Amino acid sequence: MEFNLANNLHSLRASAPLVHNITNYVVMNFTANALLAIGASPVMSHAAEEAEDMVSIAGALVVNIGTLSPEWVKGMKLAMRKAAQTGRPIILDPVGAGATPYRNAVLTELLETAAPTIIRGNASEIMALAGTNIQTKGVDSTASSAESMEAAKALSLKYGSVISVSGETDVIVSGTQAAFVSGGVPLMTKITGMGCTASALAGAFAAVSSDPFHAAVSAAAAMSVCGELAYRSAKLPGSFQIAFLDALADISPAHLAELSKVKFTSL
Ligand SMILES: Nc1ncnc2c1ncn2[C@@H]1O[C@H](COP(=O)(O)OP(=O)(O)O)[C@@H](O)[C@H]1O
Ligand SMILES: Cc1ncsc1CCOP(=O)(O)O
Ligand SMILES: [Mg+2]
Repeated sequence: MEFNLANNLHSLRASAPLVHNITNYVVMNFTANALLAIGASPVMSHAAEEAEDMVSIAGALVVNIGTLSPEWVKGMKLAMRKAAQTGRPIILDPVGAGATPYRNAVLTELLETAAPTIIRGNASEIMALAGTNIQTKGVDSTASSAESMEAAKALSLKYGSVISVSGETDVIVSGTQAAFVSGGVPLMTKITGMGCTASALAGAFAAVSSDPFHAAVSAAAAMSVCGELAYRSAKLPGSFQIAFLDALADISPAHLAELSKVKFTSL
């Protein structure tokens, strides 16, 4: 199937999929607003008691381990198992992978529970997940996406997942195919939750697409283009956040496709 970014955004807006997010306290509000702005319908819910019911009415599940605790992990596992059983895409954001042994142990448990459709993280998180000996600086990357290529490929083959690594250039790997998405602005690293937003948008695109590789590329391209558009009017972090949400809401499918910088290759 040919990659068609304009169609992918059009489909997202036409069906406004419900995206079930089990995500961290830091970014809940921003990512819910980003999902609404692009045209999806967010719900943030982490209680184990309703995890299976909630995922059963959603188009995709986004699991983000940013502010973990054992009670939340129970909900994550129940939701992931149910999503896998019912054929719903699962997006895993391994926030802070490689920062502490607890995070690494929880990620191992989650990956044993169900293979994610898409894993979206920064370069150190993806390298840590693949077993590279790397220390993530809390939630921030200490490596570039280019350095994570081998790790991304290994992870993709191991779990059958699409691996989306963010950075100056986003690298998306699915088996032996890869895409490079350039653009965006460095200011995006100075706002908390930009990576989490990339993962949430991957959930929205995956909910309306039969091709998770194209969904991950679409999300990365939407992030980069809207980051650039926001920077035209907002050069400081506070106003940039708002301008970014406005860009997500304002961009037309055709304009997104026109401004995106995506290159496909085989590995
Ligand atoms: N140096 C950069 N230049 C342009 N865009 C960037 C840069 N670094 C990150 N981005 C963009 O910012 C978003 C968040 O990426 P990143 O900071 O790697 O994630 P995280 O917040 O999970 O660490 C992505 O859309 C990515 O493309
Ligand atoms: C700062 C912080 N601490 C725990 S989760 C979180 C948010 C991380 O968001 P992102 O990975 O999108 O920068
Ligand atoms: Mg992150």
